[in-house]
Amino acid sequence: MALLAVNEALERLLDGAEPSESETVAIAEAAGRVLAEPLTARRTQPPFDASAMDGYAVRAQDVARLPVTLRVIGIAPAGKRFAGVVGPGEAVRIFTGAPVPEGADTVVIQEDTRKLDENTVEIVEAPAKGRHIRRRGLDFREGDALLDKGRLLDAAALSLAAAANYPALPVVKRPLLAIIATGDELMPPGSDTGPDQIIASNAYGVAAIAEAAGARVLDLGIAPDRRQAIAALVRRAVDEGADVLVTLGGASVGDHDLTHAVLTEQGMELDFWKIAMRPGKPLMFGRLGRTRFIGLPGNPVASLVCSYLFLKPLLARLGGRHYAPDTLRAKLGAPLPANDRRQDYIRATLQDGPEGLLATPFIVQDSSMLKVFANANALIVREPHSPAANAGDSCTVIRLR
Ligand SMILES: Nc1nc2c(c(=O)[nH]1)N[C@H]1C(S)=C(S)[C@@H](COP(=O)(O)OP(=O)(O)OC[C@H]3O[C@@H](n4cnc5c(N)ncnc54)[C@H](O)[C@@H]3O)O[C@H]1N2
Ligand code: MOO
Repeated sequence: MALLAVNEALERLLDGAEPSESETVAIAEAAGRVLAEPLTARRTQPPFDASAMDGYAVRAQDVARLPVTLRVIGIAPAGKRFAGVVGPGEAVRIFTGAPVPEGADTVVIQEDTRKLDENTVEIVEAPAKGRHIRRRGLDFREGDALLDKGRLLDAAALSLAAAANYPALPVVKRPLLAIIATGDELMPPGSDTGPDQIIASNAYGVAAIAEAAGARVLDLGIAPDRRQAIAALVRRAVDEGADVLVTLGGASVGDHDLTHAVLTEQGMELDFWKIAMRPGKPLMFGRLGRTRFIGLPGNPVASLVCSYLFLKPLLARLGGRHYAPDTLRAKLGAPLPANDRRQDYIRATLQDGPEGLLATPFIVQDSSMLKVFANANALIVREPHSPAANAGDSCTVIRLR
C-alpha cells in the first residue's frame, strides 16, 4: 500500500486552520500573544520637543562665540516644563526627557559647561543649532499605523503598544490542546513501577512543543487500553472545547492499539492514517466536530518528531502565528545508506565547521531512544528512495535548538 507523503499529509492537516476567536488581555499579560487587530498610535511621542541630554537649554545665537556666560533663569526636570521664555543671554537648566522651553532651540550638554554659581553658567563648547532636541512626534504621531495584525507581541512590540497608551490589547485566543496518553504499561513520573511498566514521558515533551507554539495545554493523563476509558477522556477533551486533541500511542496495528476504533466510535472523520515517514509512520489525522484530532505514535522520539513537524505548525496557524520550519543546508559529517520509501528524519548534531555547517548523524536511530534525541540538535531530512550519501555531501537539516 502506498503511504501518504509527508508534505501532502501536512497540507491536509493544515487545511482550513485559521485563528478563530480573539480576546482582550491586559498589556502585562500580553507577552508572547498575537495581535488580532492592527494598532494605531493613540498619542504622539514625544508629545513635545524634548531634551535628549542633561544640560542647558539655550538660544543658538547666544552660544555662537565661546566661551560665553549665561544667566540661568529656571529649571526643567522631566515631567515639569519651565513655564517662561528663554531670552537673549539666558539659559534654563534642563534634564533628559524634559520639554524644551519656549525661546530655546539648542541643548548644551553639561559636560561642556561650568557652573559659576546658582544663577550663572559658562558655556565652554556648544553644538550646532537644534542639537540634543528630540522633535515632537519623532517616534510616532497620533493615528500612525504602529503594529500589524498577526504581530507576535515581543519585547519591542509590547513597549511600543504601551507607549502608544494601550492598557489592554486585542489578541488571538490561544488554541487549546488536549493530550491523552494511552497504554496499560504507563505510569506517571515518580511512580513505583512494576517490572513490566514504563514511565509515561511523551506528554511532557509534546506539551512543551505546543506551549512554545502558543497553545494552552490540557493534559488529561493516562487511559488504560480499554475502549470506555479512552472514550471518556476523548469526550472530556471535546467538552472542554479542545481545538486539537492528541492521543499518544495505540496508533499502530496491534490488538491493543485502540485509538482508531475509539475515535471512529466517537464520530471522528478520518483524513489519513499512516504516512511515509520515519519515525512516525502510524500518524493519524481526523476531525471530531470542530476538534482536530492527531493520533501520535507511542514511540517517544516518533511522538516528538511528529509534534515538531505537524502539531507545531497546526497550533501556530490556529493561534495566528507565522510559521516556517528552520530548514538549512549542511554537509554530512558521516556517510548514510540508501533510503527506503519513508522520508527519514535522522537525529544529528549540527555544528559549525571550516566548510560551513556540519550535520553528523547518530549511529543508532531507534525511535525509542530519548537520550540520543536529547543530544541531537537537528534532524537530517532524507527524501524517500535517496541513494547512499557520502561524508561531505550536501543535505537538508531542520534545526531543533
Ligand atoms: N506490525 C507493526 N508493528 C508496528 C508498526 C507497524 O507498522 N506494524 N509500526 C511501528 C511504529 S513505526 C511505531 S512508531 C509504533 C507505534 O505504535 P503505537 O502508536 O501503537 O504505540 P504503542 O504501541 O502504544 O507504543 C509504542 C511504544 O511506545 C511506548 N509509549 C507509548 N506511549 C508512551 C508514552 N506516553 N510515554 C512513553 N512511552 C510511551 C510504549 O510503551 C511502547 O514501547 O508501533 C510499531 N509497531
Ligand atoms: O514511527 Mo515508528 O517510530 O518509525 O518507530
